[in-house]
Amino acid sequence: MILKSLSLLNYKNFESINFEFDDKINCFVGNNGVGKTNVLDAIYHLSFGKSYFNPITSQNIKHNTDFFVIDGLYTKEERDEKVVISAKRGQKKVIKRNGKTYDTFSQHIGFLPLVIISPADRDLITEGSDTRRKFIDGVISQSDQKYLTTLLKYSKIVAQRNSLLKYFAVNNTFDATTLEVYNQQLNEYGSIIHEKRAAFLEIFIPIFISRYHTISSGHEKVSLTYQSKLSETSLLTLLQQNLDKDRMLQYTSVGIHKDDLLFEIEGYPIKKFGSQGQQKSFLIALKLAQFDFIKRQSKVNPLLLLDDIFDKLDEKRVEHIIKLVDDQNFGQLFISDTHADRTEEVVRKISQSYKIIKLGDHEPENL
Ligand SMILES: Nc1ncnc2c1ncn2[C@@H]1O[C@H](COP(=O)(O)OP(=O)(O)OP(=O)(O)O)[C@@H](O)[C@H]1O
Repeated sequence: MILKSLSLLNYKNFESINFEFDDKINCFVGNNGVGKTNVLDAIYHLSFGKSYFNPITSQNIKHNTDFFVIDGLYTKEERDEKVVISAKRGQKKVIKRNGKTYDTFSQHIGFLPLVIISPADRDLITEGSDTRRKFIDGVISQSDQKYLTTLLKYSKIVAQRNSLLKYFAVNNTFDATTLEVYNQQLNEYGSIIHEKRAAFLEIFIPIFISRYHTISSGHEKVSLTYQSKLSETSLLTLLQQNLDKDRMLQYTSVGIHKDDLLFEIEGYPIKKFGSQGQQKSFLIALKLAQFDFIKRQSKVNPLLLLDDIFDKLDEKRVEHIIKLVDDQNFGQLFISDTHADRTEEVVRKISQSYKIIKLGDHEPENL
């Protein structure tokens, strides 16, 4: 799968800009704040229907304008595919594929597989468990539509059950029969999601460990563990056991919406005991494992976006990462960096075919 061209209208700092891409490697270079990350984000937007960096649609529209349009032309399995996303202030965002509007965004997820590696990934280590669940959900959803639809159904029932618990508390009442209907549904959907998460991690964890091993030259031991109460007890039992607590809290305190991933280095949490370079290596290994997993499942080479990844890594690690990307027989690569020379030196090692696109105050310049 190749992204051949991209046009942006009023997207973040760009008024109107067009790009033609190389089939292998494209590097966006330029000073801080020229919009390198914004171009990568526009490409991300075309795959996921939203920004990776700022999920509030109206804030992705250029200041003092009313709408944005992102227009991408792809070739996938030898067919041209045109994907257009547009958003107008105060209106629902629209995604069209070859002129036809999608009924729901979830139908589009997975059609244009993509992996992004960015400094913003550090949230996976520093933030709460919902960030790590979103990561797992994002990876599985790209190759499993049923997972995403089951997850949406599950989330809806959790919200309904929470409203019911609130209603019980406010009105000083209780209705075991209605609650039981929700419990049964949560149990059904929750078990499917738990099974799929566990199956995914069984494949994913060894790939991740091997990627980290390569990046760190095998000197450091890391682990990734799935933490879910459903691994020992069925959700139905857990819901019954926690009924009093849930009634008191007025929300559902157990279920797959509480699952987490434990990240460790040498047996200690990486958040507290990993250096900045080790944390960055950990995140890159996670994302490269994601790339590998999606490629295996979908049989398509995902687009790989590398946003400012050379920062804070020593030369050896950068070399190992580039070698990993090379060995994995990647598809199309998009890189952003402030240093044109450094980028060119690195990409020349991977491919003879590449394009350096210099962003600045004017039209992009091909170096
Ligand atoms: N909605 C918007 N309207 C106008 N400008 C915006 C909007 N959202 C973001 N920007 C601008 O985009 C610029 C940031 O672009 P981006 O993050 O892509 O820069 P960059 O080239 O990757 O920089 P760095 O090298 O510092 O990472 C900022 O100047 C910011 O003000």
